Amino acid sequence: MGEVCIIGAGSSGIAACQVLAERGIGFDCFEVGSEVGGNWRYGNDNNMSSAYRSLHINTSRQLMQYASYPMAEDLPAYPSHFQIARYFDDFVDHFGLRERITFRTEVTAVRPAPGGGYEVTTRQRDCGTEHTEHYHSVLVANGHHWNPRWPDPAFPGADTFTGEQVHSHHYREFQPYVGKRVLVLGIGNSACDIAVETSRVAERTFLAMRRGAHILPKYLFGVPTDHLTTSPVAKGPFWLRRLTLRLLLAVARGRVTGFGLPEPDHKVLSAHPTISDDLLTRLGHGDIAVRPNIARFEGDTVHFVDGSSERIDVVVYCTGYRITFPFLDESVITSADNEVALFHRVVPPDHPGLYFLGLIQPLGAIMPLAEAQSHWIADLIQGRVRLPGTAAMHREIREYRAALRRRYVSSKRHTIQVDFLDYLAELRRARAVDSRPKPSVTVQ
Ligand SMILES: Cc1cc2nc3c(=O)[nH]c(=O)nc-3n(C[C@H](O)[C@H](O)[C@H](O)COP(=O)(O)OP(=O)(O)OC[C@H]3O[C@@H](n4cnc5c(N)ncnc54)[C@H](O)[C@@H]3O)c2cc1C
Repeated sequence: MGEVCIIGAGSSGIAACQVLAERGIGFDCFEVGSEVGGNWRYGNDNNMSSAYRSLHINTSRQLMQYASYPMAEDLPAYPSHFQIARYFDDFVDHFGLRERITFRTEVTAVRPAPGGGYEVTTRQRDCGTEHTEHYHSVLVANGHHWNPRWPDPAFPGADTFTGEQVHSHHYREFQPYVGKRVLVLGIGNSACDIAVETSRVAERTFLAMRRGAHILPKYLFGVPTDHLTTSPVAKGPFWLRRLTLRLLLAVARGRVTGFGLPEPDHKVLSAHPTISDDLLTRLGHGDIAVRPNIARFEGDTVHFVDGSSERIDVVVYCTGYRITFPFLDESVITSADNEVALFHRVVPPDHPGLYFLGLIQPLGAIMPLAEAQSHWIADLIQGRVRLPGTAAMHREIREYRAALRRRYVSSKRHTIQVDFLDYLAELRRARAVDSRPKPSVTVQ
């Protein structure tokens, strides 16, 4: 029986490879594409990357880098996807991991084995050879930004709209949008980037959203803004944290809310602002026109919920992604409503030996969190710490979900949200707590 199977060599999977290798834990890592880097490999031949040509990280490199392998000092604060993919190449080469990854090999099925562990079936892309192997543990790192989420149900009239409808997953370059009337739907990071880019070449760009949003500039006082939003100051005493965030948001106020839209989609100030200088500038200059949500389509026209309408050539749906595990049966794990029941966002309570990596949406970057998750998983595999009972794990999941509901409006976007520093601290605590049952002492 193999020790551990890692599914995917994106930034989460390679973080796990590095940690397990360092701990001397045997593993096989399968990657359906030909290279590492997953979403950050533009034009990845896994056909799963959502990267567009102009994509840069929106979390600063200082926040995104692995603790075990800092990014080069001469990289810009917000590197491009080309630079990030090169960083991942350097990472696997530095730690000698490349030859330990089996490329062009898809994991097609993971089934709990009768005597414990999991049967993992793989298929080699070139020759179609299938192989099944038994593993003690499986680490799922297949990413959650590749299966497009379309509005469900579709807007009335969408099926007869004469313009084009695309999802941001398929947006690559601005050329097809030159001279067009473009409607971008959504206010996440992709929506901001795509609206900014098309507004430079399109006849008009409209940005429609259900409710307002806080947009922060990338730099404040010469410092990458995410340092301020996740710095210990911003996580200090409540009054200091509130003051810091109020100051930050004051910089953007007025330009990001209003427009007749409902308030931003979170209930407290600290949650999920989007970072984009260009959007603020281009909104200010009137290059991008804000609209509320779509009400319906009619011919070549989009009607909005405030009664206004525009003739539109192409709608870009920046409506997010579905969490999907094609190789796992629904009876093992379900991601209905984009919710996955995971203790500390990693462990499904009822399936020992199965772990999920990077299945989080942080205010901050995923990579160092996936690295910290890998350390906790390695502790669990090596028996350095143990999990509490399943009832306690389910309770933690219920509490996490209740906290999300208190903080955000109900939305499929906020089902796996974490705060960068809080979550790092949570994982540190999980690693420190030994939940092993204490040996009972018998008094003679
Ligand atoms: C437009 C955009 C911008 C983003 N910007 C940021 C940012 O600035 N900062 C940030 O932290 N995050 C950002 N993200 C989130 C991004 O998803 C993560 O940074 C990162 O890609 C997560 O890495 P991952 O390894 O978990 O998933 P992925 O990068 O998606 O990697 C998953 C890997 O698993 C492989 N795989 C999948 N299924 C199988 C299978 N069955 N068998 C074998 N291999 C498989 C895939 O080929 C892929 O290589 C952004 C996402 C998008 C879409």
